[in-house]
Amino acid sequence: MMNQHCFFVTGTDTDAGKTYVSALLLQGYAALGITALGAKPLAAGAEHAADGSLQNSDALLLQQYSGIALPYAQHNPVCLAEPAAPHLVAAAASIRLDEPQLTAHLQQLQQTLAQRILIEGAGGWLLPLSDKRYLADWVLEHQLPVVLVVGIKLGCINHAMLTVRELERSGASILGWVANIISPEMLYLAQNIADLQARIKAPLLATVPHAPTEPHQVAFDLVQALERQLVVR
Ligand SMILES: Nc1ncnc2c1ncn2[C@@H]1O[C@H](COP(=O)(O)OP(=O)(O)OP(=O)(O)O)[C@@H](O)[C@H]1O
Ligand SMILES: C[C@H](N)[C@H](N)CCCCCC(=O)O
Ligand SMILES: [Mg+2]
Repeated sequence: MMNQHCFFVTGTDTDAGKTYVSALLLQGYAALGITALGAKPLAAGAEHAADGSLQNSDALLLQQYSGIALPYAQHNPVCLAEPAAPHLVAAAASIRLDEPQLTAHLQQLQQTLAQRILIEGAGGWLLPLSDKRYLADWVLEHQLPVVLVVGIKLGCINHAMLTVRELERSGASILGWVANIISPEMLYLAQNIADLQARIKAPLLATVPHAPTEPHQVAFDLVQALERQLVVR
């Protein structure tokens, strides 16, 4: 399909704000009139829906803000009940996290009319799938460019630089990073963000305030910045 772009949203850690920022991006795309689809291929932490199937709250949010209505399983094909490291939850249930299943799911999304496909990771960049494989390996194999959400809190400089170094070392394409303020009381908040901006070569797409008073404006600015990066590719 013409002009379809697919990208992966990773974070400096679990709870960095990948889903929060992804929801803003999907809202921004809706405002721009661009059909965008959000998915979380692998989720851990889920509740039973009315029909007895497991549903993860991140995936439900991505489904809610997607510009195309798809069945839940298209937004989240692999859903594990316990909110823990997915490979460990899978091992406890004697199941294997199946990369071909993730790939088949991605290919299905690419067959839709979505102009933008946002794939949210789980945890941070080096999220294990097995003893040998990480979700990052799958992302690299599929050459998905990456948006890094940095959860701005004390300790985030180390987390961000470790992640950026590994993204660069592995040859990932970094569209940009988002400063997501999860700890608004942090001392030297603005200086932390400026410091990261000086250290990270990839562009700062946007700073997302904590509980922004103007979420639509934040979403709009964020998506415009991301679009500027996507069109130069
Ligand atoms: N900018 C923000 N303002 C207010 N709340 C936020 C912000 N960013 C994140 N949060 C809240 O912090 C919590 C963690 O964020 P989120 O669920 O987006 O993290 P995540 O990186 O997607 O985590 P996971 O690894 O579980 O997918 C959520 O309750 C979310 O609503
Ligand atoms: C349950 C949680 N919210 C995430 N979905 C999974 C986080 C896994 C972290 C694994 C790790 O890096 O230690
Ligand atoms: Mg999430």
